[in-house]
Amino acid sequence: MTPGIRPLIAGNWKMHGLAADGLALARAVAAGAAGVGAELLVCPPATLVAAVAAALAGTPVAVGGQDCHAAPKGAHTGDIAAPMLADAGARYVILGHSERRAAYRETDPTVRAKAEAAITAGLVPIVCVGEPEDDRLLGRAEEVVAEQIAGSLPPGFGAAGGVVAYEPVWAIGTGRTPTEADIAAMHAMIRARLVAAFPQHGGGLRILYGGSVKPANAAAILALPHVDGALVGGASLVAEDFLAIARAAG
Ligand SMILES: O=C(CO)COP(=O)(O)O
Repeated sequence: MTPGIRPLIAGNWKMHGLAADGLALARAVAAGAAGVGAELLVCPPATLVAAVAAALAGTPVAVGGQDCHAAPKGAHTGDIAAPMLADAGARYVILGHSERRAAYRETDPTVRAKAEAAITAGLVPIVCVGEPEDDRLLGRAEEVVAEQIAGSLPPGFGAAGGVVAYEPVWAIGTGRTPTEADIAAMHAMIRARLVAAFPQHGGGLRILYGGSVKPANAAAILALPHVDGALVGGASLVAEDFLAIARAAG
C-alpha cells in the first residue's frame, strides 16, 4: 500500500461471461461490497459492459472495458471506441494487457495512443506492463518494464489519475508469482518513474499487481509498499474469491 492512496481491486473477466452469469457475478460482487474499503471495479467483456453498468448503478462497484481503439470513431470493423465504452457506463479501461500485446502485437506506441483516447473520452486508463519470463531470468525485468512505462503512458496520464498494472507475463494464469521482494522492487521502480514523469501526480497514482492473485496470497502482496491494489483474472470470476481479495486490501 501507499499511505493516502485508496486501493483499487479490479476484476478482468477476460473472454468469460454470457449475460446470465455475468449479471449474476456483478450482482454478487455488489451484494458483498458493503464495508469493503477498497474501490471495486469489474471489467466484463464488451458485450456486457452496458448491462453490467446498468445493474451496478447506485452500487459502489465501477465498470470498465478491456480494450479500446485509439480513434474516437471510424471504419474499424470489430473495434470499440473509448467514447462508446464511456457511453455504455464504463469509467475505466484496461489497455496493453500482455494477452493483447502478444495476440495483436500491440506495441508501446499503440497502447499510449489508446490511453490518450481513453483520457479524452473521460475514462481512466489502466495500462498493463510486465516482463516475459526470459527477461526475468536474464535479470532484465526492471529494464523491460521501465521501457514499457516510458513508451506506454501519454502526457495526460498523471492528471487523469491513470493506473499502472504490473503483471509479469509468466505469472498470469499460472499460479506462480514473483517473490515479495521482487514485487516490491518492481513497484518501487515504477513509482520512481511515475514521479519523474508526472511530478505533480506521480506519487498518488495507483500501481496494481496482477498475476495469480488469489485469496490466499492477496494480503501478503497487498501489504507490500507501492502495491495499491490488484488486477485479478481467474479469481475475479468467483464473487466470494474476488471479495476476499478486496477485503485483504483493508
Ligand atoms: O491477467 C490477469 C489480470 O489482467 C491476471 O490473471 P490471473 O489472475 O488469472 O493470473
